[in-house]
Amino acid sequence: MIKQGLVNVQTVDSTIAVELKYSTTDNFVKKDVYGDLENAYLQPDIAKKLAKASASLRKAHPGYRLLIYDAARPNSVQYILWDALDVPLRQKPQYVADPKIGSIHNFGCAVDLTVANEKGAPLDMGTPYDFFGPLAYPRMESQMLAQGKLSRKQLANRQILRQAMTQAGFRQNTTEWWHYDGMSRNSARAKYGMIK
Ligand SMILES: C[C@@H](N)C(=O)N[C@H](C)C(=O)O
Ligand SMILES: [Zn+2]
Repeated sequence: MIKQGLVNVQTVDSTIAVELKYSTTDNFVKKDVYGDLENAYLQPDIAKKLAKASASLRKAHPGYRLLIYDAARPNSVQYILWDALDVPLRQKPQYVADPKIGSIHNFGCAVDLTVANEKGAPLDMGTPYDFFGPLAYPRMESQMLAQGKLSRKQLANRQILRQAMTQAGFRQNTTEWWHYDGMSRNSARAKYGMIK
């Protein structure tokens, strides 16, 4: 990653916590698909943007910090995630980007993350990471709230993350509360090479 120009996010902002889920068996594939990739890498401009989000979060909520679940992801792993996702083919791109096109993660320009409290515990966002269904959709939050499936507290927790991230210039995904893009796929492709 370093050879391709990416930076270890924690060298840019040491207050950001990292727990790469795909480097553990606690993920939807139930396998460590990252091997010795244990650090969160991003393109330098995206890492800088994330440090801005981190500062804004800590100013608004002293004691809270960002907790990264995934950052730069090799395209070879994108194929593994795509194949492992157990939903009908036409629904797959809502949850895992088509590896033939490439995920924004594959260019080091997207990040999956949450907010951790003073004790380092993740806030309750209403679903776990990589919960693939409407309860995790930012675009369905008002309905989920009205139906009593999402609590006001869970929604407020998502908004804490969203406020920090969007203020720093990240774009929220419509089907995953944890996924944020630092730039569009076309811009990422034009500016950076794909991480194979
Ligand atoms: C698989 C999930 N964590 C994720 O990042 N999904 C988006 C859509 C992606 O693969 O780019
Ligand atoms: Zn993601």
